[in-house]
Amino acid sequence: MTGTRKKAAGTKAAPAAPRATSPQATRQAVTKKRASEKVGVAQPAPTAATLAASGEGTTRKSRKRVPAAVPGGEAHNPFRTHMRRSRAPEPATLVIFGATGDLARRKLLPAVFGLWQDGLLGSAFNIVGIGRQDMNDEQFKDFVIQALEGSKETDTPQPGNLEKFRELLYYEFGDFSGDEVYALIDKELARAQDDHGGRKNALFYLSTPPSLFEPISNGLGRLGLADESEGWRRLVIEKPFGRDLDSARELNDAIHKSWDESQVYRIDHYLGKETVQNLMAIRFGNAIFEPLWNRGYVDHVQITASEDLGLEGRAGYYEEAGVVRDMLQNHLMQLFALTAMEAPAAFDAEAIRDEKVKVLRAVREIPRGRVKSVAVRGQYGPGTMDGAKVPGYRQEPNVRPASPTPTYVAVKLEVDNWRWQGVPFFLRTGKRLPKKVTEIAVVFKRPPLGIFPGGLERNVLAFRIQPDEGVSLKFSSKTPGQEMVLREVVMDFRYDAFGAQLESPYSRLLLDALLGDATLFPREDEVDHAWQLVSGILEAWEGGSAPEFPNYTSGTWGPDAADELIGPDRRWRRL
Ligand SMILES: NC(=O)C1=CN([C@@H]2O[C@H](COP(=O)(O)OP(=O)(O)OC[C@H]3O[C@@H](n4cnc5c(N)ncnc54)[C@H](OP(=O)(O)O)[C@@H]3O)[C@@H](O)[C@H]2O)C=CC1
Ligand SMILES: O=C1O[C@H](COP(=O)(O)O)[C@@H](O)[C@H](O)[C@H]1O
Repeated sequence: MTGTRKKAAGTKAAPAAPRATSPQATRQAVTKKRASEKVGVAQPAPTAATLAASGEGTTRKSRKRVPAAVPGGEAHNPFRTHMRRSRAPEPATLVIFGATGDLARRKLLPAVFGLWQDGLLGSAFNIVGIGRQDMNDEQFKDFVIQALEGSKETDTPQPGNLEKFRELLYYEFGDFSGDEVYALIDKELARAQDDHGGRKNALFYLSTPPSLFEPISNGLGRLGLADESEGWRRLVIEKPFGRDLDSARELNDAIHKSWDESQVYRIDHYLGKETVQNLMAIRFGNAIFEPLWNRGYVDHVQITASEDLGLEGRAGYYEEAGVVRDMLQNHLMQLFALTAMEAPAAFDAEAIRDEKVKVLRAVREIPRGRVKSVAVRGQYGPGTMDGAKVPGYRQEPNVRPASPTPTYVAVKLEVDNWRWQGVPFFLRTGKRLPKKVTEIAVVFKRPPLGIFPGGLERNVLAFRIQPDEGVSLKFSSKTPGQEMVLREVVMDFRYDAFGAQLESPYSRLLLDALLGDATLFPREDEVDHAWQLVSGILEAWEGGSAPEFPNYTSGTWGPDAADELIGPDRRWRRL
């Protein structure tokens, strides 16, 4: 609620500091950090100690170990100082709509706290939670502290830091379709203005049900809060962005009535994952991969995002969405685009997003009539996982008894351009598969001639997005002995060689949005093309006959039809 408030510690008046470097320059500096390799037994992995001594490979979480990491205080690690200077955003207010929700509690608030505690949020920063519940500031502060204490994503607080963070928090509530709540937000920005060097910079984060995205965008626009004359204004929008092509276009049109595209940040948290960014680092920071990255050498590509979890009580959302909207249209399409795109001319938002759009446009369309030959759907039935019985999808709470909602999809994408002609990309994702693993595997062609006994295997370059983050190359080697017997071996680089915990994707993306760097946020036309690609699948599956579900047992790798989709000469990787 509005009223008299203590001035927040750590938000002392400070002039709006100009950014030391552009986001692009910052990113270039970050990507210049060299990766270490752990290659078989020939080359020992650098230890955390050697990496730290060389100043390489330090991430925000690893820097938690540096003593005296107090916001506003002097940092003791030179690398940390560099990171902080080059990435400090201007003073700003983060306004979170839906601040009492699950995402805010489990991910966003811990991410903001971690950034703040690491001194990465600049000289002045505060947070205004917006909700519909009647709470005052004190109650909201209690709520946030409890959320931080209850989330596994929260960095260990330095002594006294929870209390200091508490002082940055404020709360307003109201009806998102009226005007009053936006007027209160405007007051909050005005209240922070002095502390924020006279500026009223604001990042509006929409962490609400998607049905509220348009009313909130309109409300902010109506009250002039998208206007940048007194400070920058940015709108972060959670997923799903629309529920099909038409609704996504309508939402874009509605948002653009108040916001310029440059102010809009559509979140896809997969793009914030360290290892997804590493895909770009490896592709475009090394010379050895590019010559092989094409139809001359690559047989096919497999992109897998498997989850062992089931519905986790999200029937209300998932029954409406299904796996195509939940995972394929966004996360998997993004992984595909980053794998298949051409090298951008620069590591900046427009160059990267232009290339992603180009390759999405080159994917052969999947009209309704083609769906049967290029896509497979599935729904999990009851089964056993880790020795425990688990229910089928239709037995999950609040799921319709004969629900046709798919929880598994596999799709074959064909790219009609010079680089990828004839190289299929197989994408699959599903719930209640044997384990949680996300991987991009580039499977190379077999050698043209076999001169050794036994079959010839395909080499595989695999980007392990999560868990056990890293990159591996599988190839054949002679086994010791008199005979020329070959066996597959693996060269393995693992991120844990850096000795650092990986930062949450939400930390990365929040900081980028505060810095005005949209490189890792899908642009309007990307989202549009991704919807175009899945539209035929949705039409075929939602308009056609009822599927024969369930068609895979929990704890298995999906329906048999998926093996037929990739076969007969290829097999899904058993991960
Ligand atoms: N949770 C997750 O892991 C993920 C979520 N997302 C996306 O993030 C967004 C938020 O999800 P999540 O936090 O799970 O959702 P929740 O339902 O847990 O929270 C939604 C928030 O919006 C508020 N809210 C709901 N309806 C209204 C209304 N009519 N008027 C005003 N406020 C309202 C809720 O208030 P109240 O507390 O009073 O109910 C709550 O603060 C969604 O777009 C979701 O798709 C994306 C990826 C992962
Ligand atoms: O967006 C979503 O992603 C999660 C999977 O994310 P991950 O980072 O854990 O791989 C998925 O479980 C959820 O259904 C979906 O909404």
